[in-house]
This record gives sequence, C-alpha cells and structure tokens, in this order.
Amino acid sequence: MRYLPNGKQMSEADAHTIHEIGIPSLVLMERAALQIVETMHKKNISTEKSLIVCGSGNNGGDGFAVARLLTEQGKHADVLFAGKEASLSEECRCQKQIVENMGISVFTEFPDEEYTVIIDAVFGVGLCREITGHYKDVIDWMNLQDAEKVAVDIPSGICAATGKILGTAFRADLTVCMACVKLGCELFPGKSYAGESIPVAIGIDPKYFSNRLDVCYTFDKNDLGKLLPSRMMNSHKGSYGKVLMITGSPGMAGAAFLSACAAYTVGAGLVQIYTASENRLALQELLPEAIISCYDSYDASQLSHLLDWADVVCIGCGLGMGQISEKILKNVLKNVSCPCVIDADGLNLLSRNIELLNQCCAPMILTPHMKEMSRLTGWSIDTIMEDRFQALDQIIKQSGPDTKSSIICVLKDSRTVVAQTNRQRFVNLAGNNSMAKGGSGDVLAGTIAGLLAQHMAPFEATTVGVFLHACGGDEAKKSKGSYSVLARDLIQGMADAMKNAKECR
Ligand SMILES: NC(=O)C1=CN([C@@H]2O[C@H](COP(=O)(O)OP(=O)(O)OC[C@H]3O[C@@H](n4cnc5c(N)ncnc54)[C@H](O)[C@@H]3O)[C@@H](O)[C@H]2O)[C@@H](O)CC1
Ligand SMILES: Nc1ncnc2c1ncn2[C@@H]1O[C@H](COP(=O)(O)OP(=O)(O)O)[C@@H](O)[C@H]1O
Ligand SMILES: [K+]
Repeated sequence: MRYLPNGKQMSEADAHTIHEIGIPSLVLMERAALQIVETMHKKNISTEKSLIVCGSGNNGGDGFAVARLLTEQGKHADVLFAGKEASLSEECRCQKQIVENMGISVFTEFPDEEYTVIIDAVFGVGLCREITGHYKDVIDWMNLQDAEKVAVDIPSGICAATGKILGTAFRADLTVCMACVKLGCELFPGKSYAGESIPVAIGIDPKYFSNRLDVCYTFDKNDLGKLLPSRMMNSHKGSYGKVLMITGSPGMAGAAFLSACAAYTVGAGLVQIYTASENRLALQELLPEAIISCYDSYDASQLSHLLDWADVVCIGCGLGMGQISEKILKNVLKNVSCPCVIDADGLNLLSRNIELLNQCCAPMILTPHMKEMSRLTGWSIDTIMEDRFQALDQIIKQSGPDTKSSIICVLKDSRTVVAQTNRQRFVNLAGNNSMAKGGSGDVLAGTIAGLLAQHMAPFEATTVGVFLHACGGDEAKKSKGSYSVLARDLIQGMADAMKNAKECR
C-alpha cells in the first residue's frame, strides 16, 4: 500500500520534515538531486549532455543541484533559468549561486544546441495557477526538443491534485517523484504526461500521511496476497458466505452468469441467483454450481425468504428498469440487513429515488460508472470528471451520522476511486483498456459480493475487489492481448492473479 498525496499534502509533509523532524531543507534537496541522477542512470537515460530547465521555487532548486551533480560526474550540463530573480526561494537562490560559482552555463534565452536529455525543474507541487506567458513558451519549447525528457517530482503544468493540465504541460518519459508519486501523475490526463513515475526516498517519511483522512492511497501487485481473505483447513461452504444475486431481467442471463461466476471464483461459499423465469435454463447450463430461484411477477414473501437466507446481496446487473425490478429494489433497500452491492440498473432505478438510500439499515456499496454517476448526482459527466472526489462526496454524504447505513461509492473509470465517509480514498492503478467492454462491470459487482461473503469488512472488500478485478484484467491481457479480452476472461484472470499471489510465491 502506498500514498498518493496532492500538492498541498506534500508541501505539508515537507514542512513537517523540515520544522518538526528537523532535517534541513537543503539536505532534502541534496538527496532529491542525488536520487534524480541515480534514477536517470538506472533507467539508462543518456545524461552526456543535459539541459536542466529551472524555475525559481524549490523544484528549480532540485534542478540546479542536479546540474552540479552531473557536472561533478564529468557530464556536460547546462541550465536554462526560466524563473524570475526576484521570486527565487532561499534554497533555489543558494543552489543557483553554487552552480554559477562552478562556472556552469546558466542561460536565460533558448540555447541553440542539441541535448541528450531535457530535465524539467520549472514547477513542482507549488504550481497553483494556469501557466501563461514566458513560462508557457519555455514549456512548449522543451516539448519540441528532440531529446529524452525527465520531470523532477511532477511534470510542470500538471495539477498535483487532479491530473489536469494547467495551461500547458511538460511531456516526460520519466518522472522522479520525491517521497511519493503525486496523485496528479496517476490521474488522467496527468498520467499521459508523467510517463513512468518512480518514487524515491529523500528523508520525508510517507507514514506522515497515515492519519490524514484527506489523502488517497493505492495498492501494488505484491500487496494482493496479504489482502485476500484467508481459507481455513477446517472449513465448509457455510464458512465462506451466501451471496444472493438479484440479477437478470428476461434475456439478460449473461449479466447474471458473469456476476455469479465472479462471486464463486473469488471464493464465496454459495451463490443463489434470483432472476426472471426465462433465464432459468440458460443459467443452469452456464453455471450449474449456482442455486437458481425465479420470478414471473413481484413476490414480496419469496423475496423476504431470500433476503433472510443471504449474507450478502448484489442487486442490479442486467436487472432491467421495469416495474417488477423497481419493486424488488425498493423492497431490498428497505429490508436488507446485510451488506448490499448495487450496480447497473439497480443504480439507474435508485437515481429516480435517491432518498431511498436514507432508509437503508445496512452497508450499501454503489458501483456506478461515469454515466450512472451522472444520473445519481444530476451532474454532467464533464463536471464529474473535473472533480471526481467532489462527486463521490455528494453520494457518500447520503449516509450521514444519523443514518444506520453507511454508503461506499465506487466510481468506475480507467482510474476507479472508492470513497466512504471518514476513510482515506482508494485509487486503483491496476487494470487496462482490455477491460473497456460490456460485462466488465458485472464481474466487478460479483467480485465485491464474493469478498463480502467471506466476512471482509465492507470498505476492505470493496477496495480489494476493485484491485483484484483490475489484476484479473492485467492477467487476461497477458494471455489474450488488449483487443480480445472478454468479460468472462477477467474471471479467469482473477483466478490466475489469486493463485499467483497466494500459492506461487
Ligand atoms: N525543502 C523542500 O521544501 C523540498 C522541496 N522539494 C522540491 O520543491 C518543490 C516544491 O517547491 P516550491 O514549493 O518552492 O514550489 P515550486 O518550485 O513548484 O514553485 C513555486 C513557485 O512558482 C510560482 N508559481 C506557481 N504557479 C505558477 C504559475 N502558473 N506561473 C508562474 N509562477 C507560478 C509560485 O508563486 C512560487 O514562487 C517540490 O515539487 C520538489 O521538487 C524537494 O527538493 C524536497 C524538499
Ligand atoms: N481503460 C480502462 N482501464 C482500466 N480499467 C477499465 C478501463 N475501461 C474499463 N475498465 C474497468 O472495467 C469496468 C467496466 O465497468 P462498466 O462500465 O460497468 O461495464 P459494464 O456495464 O459493461 O459491465 C470497470 O471496473 C472499469 O474500471
Ligand atoms: K517539474
């Protein structure tokens, strides 16, 4: 697990390290510069002739120090100073003076030379507004140079909190990130500008973020093994929970199959599908391991028995938007007492009656994609994309302190985010574009339900479910390539990822 701070959080960690821990700012800067040079060497970036473009803040200070270290190593390093003399930070002024004392060239006009690498130290996490004027010209010029491109901490122009481009942005092949990769390097479009982001230790301890609720975190592949629920030797199917899948209006047996099969594959003990009668035969063929219960019309007492049976409910995949579906959803929201995943049509029906969430007495896990989120919030997709965290807050705040239900919201995208009130937000970085196909969401809903059934706490089951589903996507892409993965391949991919994580270490 690692943190993905934004600019403000990172500046606070810098200040804490300097003022509370007592490591002098110039010491941190020296370590930053050493790590940048070492990382470039490790990544085989050719530093024979470098141009380091420096601003007047501490990001620029890192840049001047890199110029000095490269020169000490016998390389040719020039500096282009893009900042203003009057705005130099204390540390940057000191580093600039050293570089000038050493006789390193510090240009203020674009040099008419060719370089093997351009190093961007114009702005770091201190960027706070759109880039215009001379700074914009400098960054656009850097992008045009035929050289390898390395960014210090974050590409200049990328908002560290959202990944948005502020005016213009440097396009890096490699970004060397101080202490932690900044959130903006991982959210799109920032991700496309950062290239490979490598975090390096400089003396700022990421544990500083452990008790900050506003910070985001993510998982890496080697975390998976210890995140999965354990399987006991002395166990039986009852040990791993009963999932009720309310899914599949007439003709939508596929969604029922994908979600139910995913729940079984991630380890649930028993899966019962509650679906329209038309789907019975198809589902018995597709998934003989599942119990199938059917409806022709709305039957409150049948539903009540099923809810009593279940340890987890998952409602919505291919449910349809008809009257029977709406009645079932309302009944479930009112009466369910175990964790409940709501996906797809369940969410579309819910968006007509969002106030129903306040009646719930159980943990609710909502898994909207952007369009469904737009229906739930009434916000446009562009507005949600602009600030997905605010959109998530809009939904999770429905579970105020006076309601018994607690809402977890999973906003699905190429960078899925999971949020719950009073929890740090989880940002998923695994997965790939082979998953951008019909049915992937059904697999995710079933995955989360399957983990919940194994007694994982709701927020943990949800974050691990999102991550496992994405790891499944990465495994599937390895075997089938980015075009040809089908949603069902994600299920096999998850099986492979789990097996590798648990049994092949
Ligand atoms: N001692 C420290 O605080 C450390 C800082 N480090 C580096 O310092 C960076 C942060 O340094 P700073 O806080 O000085 O910030 P920056 O170096 O990112 O830049 C801040 C300066 O740019 C100006 N500015 C912001 N947006 C602008 C815009 N759009 N147009 C024109 N000017 C703009 C600000 O007014 C300020 O003067 C980190 O990203 C990291 O690279 C690292 O060396 C680690 C230690
Ligand atoms: N480009 C991508 N990169 C990573 N994950 C993706 C990408 N495209 C889609 N996904 C994932 O695939 C799933 C798609 O879900 P959804 O849109 O609900 O699909 P459907 O409704 O067709 O089942 C989500 O979990 C999403 O995060
Ligand atoms: K930078």
